[in-house]
Amino acid sequence: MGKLGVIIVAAGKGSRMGTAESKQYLQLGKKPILVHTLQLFQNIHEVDEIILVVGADDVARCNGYVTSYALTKVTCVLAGGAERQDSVGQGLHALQEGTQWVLVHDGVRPFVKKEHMFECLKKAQEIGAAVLAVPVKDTIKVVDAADKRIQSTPDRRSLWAIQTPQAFRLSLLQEAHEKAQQDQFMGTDDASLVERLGAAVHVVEGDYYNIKITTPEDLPWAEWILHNVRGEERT
Ligand SMILES: Nc1ccn([C@@H]2O[C@H](COP(=O)(O)OP(=O)(O)OP(=O)(O)O)[C@@H](O)[C@H]2O)c(=O)n1
Ligand SMILES: C[C@](O)(CO)[C@H](O)COP(=O)(O)O
Repeated sequence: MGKLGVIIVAAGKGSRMGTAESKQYLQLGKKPILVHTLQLFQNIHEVDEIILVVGADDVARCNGYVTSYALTKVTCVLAGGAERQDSVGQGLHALQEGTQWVLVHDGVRPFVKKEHMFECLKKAQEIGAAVLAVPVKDTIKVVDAADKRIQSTPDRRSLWAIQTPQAFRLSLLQEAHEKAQQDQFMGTDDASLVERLGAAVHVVEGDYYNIKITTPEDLPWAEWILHNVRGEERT
């Protein structure tokens, strides 16, 4: 199958969370959010290495996590860039030779299920690229940013909320990042860069517990998921 690398991006500032400490370092149960995420991938046999991308000022702290939590698959902790896409780009350069498949995952999504991750990887191995996603539950409107007038109501049956992991043949994701850089295109996820190449990307249905911890109201919800779905003890 070729080697499987994982890039965990955690170099964001968490401005929407509004805490002094970046959200990936906030405590969830007994451990920082980022450690929960890293342990998920550490414990997957098929993962050959994990590249951890963090803020320049947090490299030492994260090397500390690698030691204290015995995260032996983390081969590299490096500084990310200004945007998420830049951070993924840094991670791509650090993957070891012989890596054929890559999973890109947000450091602040600590609840992805192993079986969903595997389904996503399997689909990528069939067609080149796949992402976890869930059907949207709300009615979504396209709204004019200036006057707030509704412009259209897309058919909900075709709308999916996109998550991570996003799984790719490494050469495809590298090509997509190179092209985006040439065109100065900035996307909010990696799939959008691959879509620009005209390559197929499929969604794989995951679950609604795979939240991205983004704003303050996500924190109690994350604690609830941890204790009621993932079954970890409260500190
Ligand atoms: N320059 C950046 C920006 C984001 N991320 C990471 O990408 C993931 C998803 O991003 P998001 O939730 O938007 O995180 P932040 O950018 O930290 O949040 P905000 O937009 O509220 O500032 C997070 O794990 C975040 O750390 C990153 O590695 N490098
Ligand atoms: C990649 C992502 O998690 C998919 O939902 C998301 O796009 C990341 O980012 P954002 O920074 O909150 O847009």
